[in-house]
Amino acid sequence: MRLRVRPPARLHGVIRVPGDKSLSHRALLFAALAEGTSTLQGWLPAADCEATLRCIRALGVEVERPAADRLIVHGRGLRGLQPASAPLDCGGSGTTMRLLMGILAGFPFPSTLVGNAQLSRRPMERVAEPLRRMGAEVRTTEGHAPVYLRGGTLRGIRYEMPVASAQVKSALLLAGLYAQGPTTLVEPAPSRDHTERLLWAMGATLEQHGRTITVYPAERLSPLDCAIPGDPSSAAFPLVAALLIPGSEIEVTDLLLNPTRLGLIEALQAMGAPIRVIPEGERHGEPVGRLLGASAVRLQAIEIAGPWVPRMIDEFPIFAVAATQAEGTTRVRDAAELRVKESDRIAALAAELRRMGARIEEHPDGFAIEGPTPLRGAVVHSHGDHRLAMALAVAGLIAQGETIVEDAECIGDSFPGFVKRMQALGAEIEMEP
Ligand SMILES: O=C(O)C1=C[C@@H](OP(=O)(O)O)[C@@H](O)[C@H](O)C1
Ligand SMILES: C=C(OP(=O)(O)O)C(=O)O
Repeated sequence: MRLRVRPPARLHGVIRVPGDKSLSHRALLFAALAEGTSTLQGWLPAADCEATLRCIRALGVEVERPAADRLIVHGRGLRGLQPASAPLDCGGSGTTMRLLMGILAGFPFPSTLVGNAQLSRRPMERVAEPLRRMGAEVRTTEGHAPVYLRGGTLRGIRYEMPVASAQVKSALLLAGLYAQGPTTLVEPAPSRDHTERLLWAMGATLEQHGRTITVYPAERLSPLDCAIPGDPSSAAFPLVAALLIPGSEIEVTDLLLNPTRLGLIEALQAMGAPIRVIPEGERHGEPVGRLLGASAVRLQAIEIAGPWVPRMIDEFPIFAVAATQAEGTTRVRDAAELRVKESDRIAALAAELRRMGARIEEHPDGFAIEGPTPLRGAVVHSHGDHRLAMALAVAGLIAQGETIVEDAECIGDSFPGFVKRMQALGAEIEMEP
């Protein structure tokens, strides 16, 4: 599938984006380990989360699905998973593979985790190595999937994490539930904290002091009855489009507003964007609310580095599009992690945005973009990366002439209904086979 994109007059309207991807993975995985029945509404029916659902069923968990975004999960308790009869297929989802590694480290049976070609290029030793220290048998394939794992009796460890990664942190916190004694992690910078909040809401014992988090062994988790708010990483695309298209004004309702996820919004506000965040309370320990965005008269370049990076880690493709329209040189540093996502997001962004006339320089750990630069329509490629495909579609909305985004089906990995929602706001985006 490819997208044909033309500049629209303006974007206008109110939308809700699909459920948060990080929360959808976690709510399902943790509900499977709870004692009793959990109900998940607003669950994200995207390819990445479908991979988690497939794996959880393969591990013996019964899940009813009265609607695409509604799951009833019959939890089997913390020790109740059964060995899968075939390798667990995590598709292209890093979150699925890494969080499952942490959970399966608590089980004495052998498991094999596999993924597609893209996921099989991504690093897995970052989870395997600390799990071995906890006492699990873990073998990777030269650092990658397939991963062969046999868990069992684990010991709590103290571990200084070399990278700020919520997936590594989550895997080790989950393994820590099965350990003898507490497990303490020290993060180099705060990453998204959904695992901590949700496990806490389900009755687990965790303590946090600054960048140090301790989890205690657990006997049971309580089931969940939750409505998952919209994904701020998906809202980022219509939001940036509205900023860049003159005369636009949009509202995104029922959105997750966890501060560890709002780095992009803070960056855009610092650049001069008229964005308003309207908190509306908490659900399951997570702040939720609305977002208002309108077109910006002028954006100023900024520098993003250090602890700011993990708080907007998935938003750099769309941030780069905004940066092409900002005055001055926008610089991103300390973001080498972008090279090990669905694509090498630094190299891919530079290659594709250049085709549209952007002035972007690639660095080992980030990039620099000079702006403002008028973009021109071009044929661009997603590199099989959903966030790149959507960022390029937004770039097409502000480019002169027509833009074709090739290989755009990957958008379904995180944001089913992206095109429909953008069209509802007035965007000229067509899907072609
Ligand atoms: O824990 C999560 O749900 C995620 C953590 C991040 O990955 P890392 O932990 O590898 O930074 C992020 O990029 C990914 O989209 C989702
Ligand atoms: C990196 C991402 O996801 P994952 O690591 O779960 O594949 C993403 O959604 O941008």
